[in-house]
Amino acid sequence: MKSILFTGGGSAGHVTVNLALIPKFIEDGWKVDYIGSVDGIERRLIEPLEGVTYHPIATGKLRRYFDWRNAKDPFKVVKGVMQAYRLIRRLKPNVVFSKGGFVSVPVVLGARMNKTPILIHESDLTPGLANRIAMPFATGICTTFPETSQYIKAGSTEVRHVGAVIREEIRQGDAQRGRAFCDLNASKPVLLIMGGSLGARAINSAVRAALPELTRRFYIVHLCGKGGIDPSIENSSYRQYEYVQEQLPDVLAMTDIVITRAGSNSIYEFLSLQLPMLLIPLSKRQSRGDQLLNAASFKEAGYAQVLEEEQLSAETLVAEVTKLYDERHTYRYTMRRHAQQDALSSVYGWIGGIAKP
Ligand SMILES: CC(=O)N[C@H]1[C@@H](OP(=O)(O)OP(=O)(O)OC[C@H]2O[C@@H](n3ccc(=O)[nH]c3=O)[C@H](O)[C@@H]2O)O[C@H](CO)[C@@H](O)[C@@H]1O
Repeated sequence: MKSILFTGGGSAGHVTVNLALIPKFIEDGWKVDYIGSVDGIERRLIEPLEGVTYHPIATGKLRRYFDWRNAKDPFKVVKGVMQAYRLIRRLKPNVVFSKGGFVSVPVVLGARMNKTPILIHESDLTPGLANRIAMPFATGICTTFPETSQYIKAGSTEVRHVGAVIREEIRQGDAQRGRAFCDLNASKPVLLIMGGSLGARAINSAVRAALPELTRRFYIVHLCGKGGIDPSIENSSYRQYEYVQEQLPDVLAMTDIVITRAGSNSIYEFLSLQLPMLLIPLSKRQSRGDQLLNAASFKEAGYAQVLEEEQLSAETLVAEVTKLYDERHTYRYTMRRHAQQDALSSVYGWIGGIAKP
């Protein structure tokens, strides 16, 4: 029996592609293991899956800012590498698939020490820190955006632009089920707000300040992230959830337009469903600036409007949403012409191709 080891975590964005691939490997009779962190979102999303064994290891976060924990973390990373090395030596996977996030670095190093072939996947336009560290040890690198290869240092590792790997169920939603889940009837268009898997405080407060205006025209479904719910709001056209998992495809099926961060997986999911989007990317102050580039690429292609967080207020939000809704047909037309690559099959095939016999 062939066996594959997945890794990746820290945010849902680093797990989504794995969630899309895992069922295919299980279906084809592979043994599937996953190395993630002790308390990251990946544990919550992966551990309950049937057919996957989850192995938690120690992780040190690679922070770009000063924090006393930075002094302790190198020791955790070394511990994580030793744990990953031993696990891989015992599990003997034929191949490792790494989605990035800080938990993936020790796994890639441990796999390299065990001479296990490694395929890396990058969702964002520019590679994240964990993937940049891991790339020299990989057999191949899959990219989502066509522009990404120019940000990867030439070396012996093969880079392929495979496109966005999208979970099959994303396109299998049902609008009626979505409306029943949210308890909304069909009398107004639906505006979905998704502040990234970790929520977005700035977006949440701007939306709430604009609520009276926005709900005059729309039903609002607000995915506000952990701890983001405001129980004091009473508005019959407003529904709030921290995070929606199995019902997300149904919610997407009833959605007309979206306000979102510019996380790569989310925006490609919306593109695949031709949902016009207003992107409010994380700024350079809050991140390495990858979402600004993701957003600029989508704006350039005509798939999205962009509102920078510095300009975000209740007034600008209402103005941008109104414009987006009025121009929705143009956006949909442009998005329909986006050629969808079958990234899921390409990645699946490539993994099979590099797996040790
Ligand atoms: C703060 C941060 O570090 N953000 C990064 C993180 O974002 P984040 O984790 O938000 O990642 P993405 O937007 O790429 O993906 C979020 C995933 O979670 C799913 N989802 C979200 C909300 C919900 O209620 N239910 C649900 O299922 C979405 O459908 C999507 O598949 O990874 C992305 C991909 O590397 C990066 O582009 C982002 O910059």
